[in-house]
Amino acid sequence: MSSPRFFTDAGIEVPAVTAAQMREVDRITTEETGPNLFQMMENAGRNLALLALAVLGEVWTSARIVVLAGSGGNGGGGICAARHLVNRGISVTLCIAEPGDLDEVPAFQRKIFRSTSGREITPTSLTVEPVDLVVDALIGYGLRSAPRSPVSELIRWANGSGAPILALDIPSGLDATTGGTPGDCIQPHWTMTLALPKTGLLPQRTGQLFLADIGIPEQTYRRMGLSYVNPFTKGFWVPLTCR
Ligand SMILES: NC(=O)C1=CN([C@@H]2O[C@H](COP(=O)(O)OP(=O)(O)OC[C@H]3O[C@@H](n4cnc5c(N)ncnc54)[C@H](O)[C@@H]3O)[C@@H](O)[C@H]2O)[C@H](O)CC1
Ligand SMILES: [K+]
Repeated sequence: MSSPRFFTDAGIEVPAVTAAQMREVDRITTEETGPNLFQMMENAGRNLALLALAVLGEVWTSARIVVLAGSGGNGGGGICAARHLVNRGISVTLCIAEPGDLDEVPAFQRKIFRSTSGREITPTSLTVEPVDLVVDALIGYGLRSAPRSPVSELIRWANGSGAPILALDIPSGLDATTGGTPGDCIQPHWTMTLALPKTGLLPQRTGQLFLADIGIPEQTYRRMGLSYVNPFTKGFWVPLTCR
């Protein structure tokens, strides 16, 4: 099957990349051009918080949001978004799947979150949590196989919660390169993918798809040999349609 192609409302085609290519983009930015991982994760989290507010609409002030976070870069973006939402007086409950395994940058995001009034709960006490919006920041393009416990249980909880799901970068459980689902997979209403769309973001898997800017300079994409035309206008994300 040919790879999906992604376009903005203005008709600009944004090149789709595999997980390996995205990892190379990450390497070039963090090792050569910048921004660093802290900066990109903060940009990802702020965009995610803003999009959560946008999809909630006028009920945002009374919304109860549950953020599900993994231990990697995806989780870090979710923890960052949780802080920005708490800083707007919203009821946010953060649930980190495996808090003891947090990588360095997500752990820093958690450190900052702990200085807010936001709540953090363990996966076991999630069952009775009232929720109006679930933010899925469990796994991004780093999926290695069928999601295992406790992440698999959190995916099932989210899908069964009755609340709409906003997925960060890749719906957790979806293979970012092939679009395959080796096991449990988040069923989002919306997906906000970061920097470039991935070849596995099939429309039947993503819900409404948005592309968020995390501050990567054009030079990085040129070094990848990608034909990149700036897709962003005055905002920091754009809707993408798949053809
Ligand atoms: N330039 C960018 O695109 C940026 C993207 N960001 C975000 O970072 C992730 C990629 O981060 P990484 O740490 O490489 O991987 P993930 O967070 O996607 O996943 C790793 C995480 O998931 C766990 N895991 C993997 N497979 C399984 C499984 N089968 N079952 C359970 N758990 C699994 C693994 O243990 C790790 O904990 C990208 O998607 C973006 O969201 C950066 O924030 C900024 C730059
Ligand atoms: K995710």
